[in-house]
Amino acid sequence: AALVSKPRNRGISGLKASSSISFELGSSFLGKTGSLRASVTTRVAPKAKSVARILPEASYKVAVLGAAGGIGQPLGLLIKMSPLVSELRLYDIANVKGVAADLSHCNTPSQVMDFTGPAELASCLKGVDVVVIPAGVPRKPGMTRDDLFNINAGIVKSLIEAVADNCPEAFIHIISNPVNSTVPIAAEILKQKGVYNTKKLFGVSTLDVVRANTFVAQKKGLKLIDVDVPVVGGHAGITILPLLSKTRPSVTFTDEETEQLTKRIQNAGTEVVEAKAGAGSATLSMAYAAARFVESSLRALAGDPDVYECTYVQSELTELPFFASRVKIGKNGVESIISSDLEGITEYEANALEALKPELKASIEKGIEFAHKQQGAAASV
Ligand SMILES: NC(=O)C1=CN([C@@H]2O[C@H](COP(=O)(O)OP(=O)(O)OC[C@H]3O[C@@H](n4cnc5c(N)ncnc54)[C@H](O)[C@@H]3O)[C@@H](O)[C@H]2O)C=CC1
Ligand SMILES: O=C([O-])CC(=O)C(=O)O
Repeated sequence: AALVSKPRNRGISGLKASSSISFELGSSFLGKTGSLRASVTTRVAPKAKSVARILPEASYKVAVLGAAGGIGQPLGLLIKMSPLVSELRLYDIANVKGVAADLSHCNTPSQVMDFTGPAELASCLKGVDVVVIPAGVPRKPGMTRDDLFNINAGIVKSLIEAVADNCPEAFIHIISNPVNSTVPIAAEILKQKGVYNTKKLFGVSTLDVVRANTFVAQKKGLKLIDVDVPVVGGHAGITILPLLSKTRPSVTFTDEETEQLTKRIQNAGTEVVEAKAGAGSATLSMAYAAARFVESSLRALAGDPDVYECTYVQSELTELPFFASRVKIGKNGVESIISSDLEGITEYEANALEALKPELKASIEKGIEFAHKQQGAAASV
């Protein structure tokens, strides 16, 4: 367990003994990042000598594609704060130089590099450990995530082609919507390139868990840091299924509470889209959630044996080829998919699970069909 708690408890405050910054990455800063253990909340003042022996060096390279956007900028900042990162590579089609110059002045260990436009994409990706993709257009009020398909499918396709060519071994985190379709698109492109590793392609559904934890803690008066609600299925409307009966610590809900919380979690993205009234969708909470998922991935790469996150991955948990659930993440990506969350669920959850399948299946098929059509079109040129 040496590696489990130390990086979380050190966080940014451990970077420099004299630093007055007191917040931390890991358990108390980014929430309890997917640990199955009951409590990881002890705040340990960094003891320079003993910590230095145990901690992994800041040695991971992380690329953010879409880094000048609403999510990309705060996400870059949060990743810049990670003590595990040596290089932060920022890529966008425009405006990334300023973001990189700005972030590069933070006195944290990672070096910030900027890359603009397709001609610089390969250099951005060579040798990276984790690629995070928030590139694409966000929703406006009245739109569904699927309404973004026509633009974002092509963006994800072209970025994944570059990932396949330049860093096929990297963990790939897909944020661009509609995630239910963009992840299957990415899988098909990686297959076409002969480099698909099912264990390293992740749809980022962490925000659903972050929201579920927040809303449940508020409703039940629980300490936020302790609450962990698995959210399964997909990342759009009714395909987002919080398993409230599996909340830790164990807590009971009335039927009315279950209905109200489930709807709020499913509708939370739209809640933000409407509040922003045309200025985009969730960016700050999304950056927070994505940073948590990056941090979990880096801890897994560093050998932490206790990393669990909900994520949308290729899965055999149900008859659908992709499904979000809790997974154990290790050095090589997904180590196992946790099936116990779907065992002994309530009738409400079982019905909701059946109800989400047709929509999720259609979104997956739409993504696969898009990738096949593109391949067909390329072959006929
Ligand atoms: N998975 C999730 O839980 C969530 C997903 N999203 C999705 O994330 C995506 C991004 O959202 P925002 O950052 O708010 O949008 P934004 O419009 O603020 O930023 C998107 C960035 O992507 C860049 N971009 C566009 N085409 C690109 C390309 N080919 N290569 C590299 N960069 C490119 C743009 O220049 C822009 O800087 C949207 O699709 C949104 O729906 C948003 C919130 C939550
Ligand atoms: O709602 C949106 O369009 C963005 C998103 O995926 C979320 O906030 O969950």
